Amino acid sequence: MAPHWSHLGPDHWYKNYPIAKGRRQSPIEINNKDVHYDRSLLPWFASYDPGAAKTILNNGKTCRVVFDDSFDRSVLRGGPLPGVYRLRQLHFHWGSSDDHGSEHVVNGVRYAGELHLLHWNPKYSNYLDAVRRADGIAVLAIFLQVRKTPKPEMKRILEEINAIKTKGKEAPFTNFDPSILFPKSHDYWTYHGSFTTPPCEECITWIVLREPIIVSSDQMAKLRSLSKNAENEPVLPLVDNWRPTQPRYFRMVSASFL
Ligand SMILES: COc1ccc(C[C@H]2SC(=S)NC2=O)c(OC)c1
Ligand SMILES: [Zn+2]
Repeated sequence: MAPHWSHLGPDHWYKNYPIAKGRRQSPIEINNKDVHYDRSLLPWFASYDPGAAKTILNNGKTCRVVFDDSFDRSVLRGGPLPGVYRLRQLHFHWGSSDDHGSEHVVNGVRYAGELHLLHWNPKYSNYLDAVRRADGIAVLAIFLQVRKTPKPEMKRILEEINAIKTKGKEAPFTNFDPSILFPKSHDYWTYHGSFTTPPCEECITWIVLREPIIVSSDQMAKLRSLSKNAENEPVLPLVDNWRPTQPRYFRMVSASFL
């Protein structure tokens, strides 16, 4: 059963999730004029165990890879984070064409897509407790930029798409270290925000990488070949699963680079 909010657009979410109109919502526009360079920001580090990868699934909203997060097996640390955060899952946001699809927008630039690697703070007893805490979740966000050259490291994920075409489909997905997807530069912006879908909890320390990863138009088309409907239901293409940018209000966006 699709989440009951899924048929209503983002402007309606606040009716069931008042926090959707909160002061710390995501995504936001990142504009140089509002960004503050913070030279005290540390570099971030991901130490992921390829053996932690478990399955890939289509939940009708995105393509998600889930990882074993029963101990500090694959972790993100450093940057703005107070300690290690456990990798729980990664997923994507994309558009109906290459000229849009990312959630964050940088100096007016929309990218074709955005990869989210979602981690939770193990100082809390479990993930669901962490989503209720301001420092509970850390998301590493990486833009997908379309150029002529495909990103070979995306092949593994895109090869599985045929096995998870419709909502609810899941396939084993093992021996995968997501850090092979990272761009060269670790430069990032960071700010406090929220989940970009209901329940829109304001529990996320965002780490948004400045350097996009380059994918091909065919690779984006592969993501767009996913369906949001279940098998033997009318075909509904899974596209435009991004939330529009939200007001920044009085939040500081810090940059790790000048
Ligand atoms: C409370 O549980 C949730 C709620 C929403 C999402 C998905 C959202 S959050 C994000 S960032 N991007 C997305 O698409 C979850 O993803 C793990 C988990
Ligand atoms: Zn996301």
